[in-house]
Amino acid sequence: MALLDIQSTLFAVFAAWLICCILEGIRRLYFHPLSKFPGPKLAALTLWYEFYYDIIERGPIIRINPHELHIRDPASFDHYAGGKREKYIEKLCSRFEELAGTGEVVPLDVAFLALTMDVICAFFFGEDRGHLDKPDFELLWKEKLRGALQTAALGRMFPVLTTTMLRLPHWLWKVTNAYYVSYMFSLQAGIRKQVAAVLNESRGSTPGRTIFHMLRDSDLPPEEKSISRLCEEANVLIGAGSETSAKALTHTIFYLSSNPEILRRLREEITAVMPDASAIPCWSVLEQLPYFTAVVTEGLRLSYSITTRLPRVANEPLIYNDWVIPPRTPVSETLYSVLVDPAVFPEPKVFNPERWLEHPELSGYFVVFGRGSRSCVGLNLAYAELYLAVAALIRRFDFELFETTIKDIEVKHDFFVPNADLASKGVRARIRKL
Ligand code: HEM
Repeated sequence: MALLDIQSTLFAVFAAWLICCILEGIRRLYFHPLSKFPGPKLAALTLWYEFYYDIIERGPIIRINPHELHIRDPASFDHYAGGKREKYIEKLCSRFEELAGTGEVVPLDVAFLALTMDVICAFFFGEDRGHLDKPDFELLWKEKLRGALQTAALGRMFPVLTTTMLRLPHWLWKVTNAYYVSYMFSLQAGIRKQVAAVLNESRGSTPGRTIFHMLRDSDLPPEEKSISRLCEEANVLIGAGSETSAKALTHTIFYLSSNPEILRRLREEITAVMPDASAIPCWSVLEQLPYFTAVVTEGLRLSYSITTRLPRVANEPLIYNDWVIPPRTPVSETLYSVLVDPAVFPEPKVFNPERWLEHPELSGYFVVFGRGSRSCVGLNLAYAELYLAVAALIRRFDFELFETTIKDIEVKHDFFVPNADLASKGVRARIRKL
């Protein structure tokens, strides 16, 4: 009798749950504010659809999960989107000088990540991480960073995964991803100590030494200046500023080394303002060079920025063609799909700096750094690194690509940032001193 009671109670709970699911399904399909927008019915029904979305091409506007829209239309982008550098570039060049002519194959992508990582840490935290001093340019950091980004991409679908992982004891983390974790813990511990020391100093005592001094002395409310808040800020800067700039530099050098005529023309233009290869001109001089600017712009376009969808939420209704998007609806667009749209950039995968000189109106589609209130705050640093490093590198060296093809830079995976085929060995070259 008791068994029958349990069975019928379980059945009643299950039936109630099923009815709720069906009613919610009907609501999402027919009565939800987004029900009129196109998109697969499955996406309207369940968040699981979004999980598969990245391998499915549709557009220009679709409903990708019960609550969110995605637009694939470059023309609409604006609607919702609201002395240390030189030191490290010289350090990179002296490492390359040692390697030049030895026949050794150099992993350029790893070396460039070492450069941007050292620059970020020196620039913001006043700390030399010494990646450029490591014989292998700290290859493990690159590998483990990719692993972490891969996990983060999964964490976007399952936020509970991220929060749970962050609560795990340190020793358990170490078992799973030893190098990355111990590196991050030591970095974090150092930053935390530094932040605590800065916060304990009196306001204005040592102004502007690090980003933490600037934030401490700013008008931000106190809750924005807590130790944990400032440490999170440091994580964002490392994550946002190292991999992106390194990728842009890697792809630019790859394309220049694969296109001798473009390289010749660029070298000629740079040599006119940099007759002595050992003296890098100011960034303000380099950015005046029209062909160099076109090369940098095309290199940035073909390094694909960030591949993840970047949702925005507007408080007021948005108009998109004939559609009225309800307020507070997350609407996303992917920078990648704008940057390689053949209607905007004919032969989009071809490295063609000329396009920027012949069609200045293309700058309206240059969305590499995002747009609006959340666009990149580090774009000036990124530009400075690119101009100064490319000028120094191509005035001093030739890079003979080694077993490296377009497949080694083409996007195969979206790990928040673009990632090539996992089997790729990266961008490698033999270096020759000029
Ligand atoms: C070629 C290099 C870079 C590219 C392609 C790039 C791209 C981007 C993009 C597309 C966004 C917007 C993300 C969004 O819309 O949510 C962004 C945000 C951001 N970037 Fe960059 N970035 C680069 C370099 C840097 C550097 C060097 C720094 C270091 C200071 C940096 C720091 C940031 C930060 C802190 C944000 C977040 C801004 C916010 O949420 O308000 N980025 N970046």
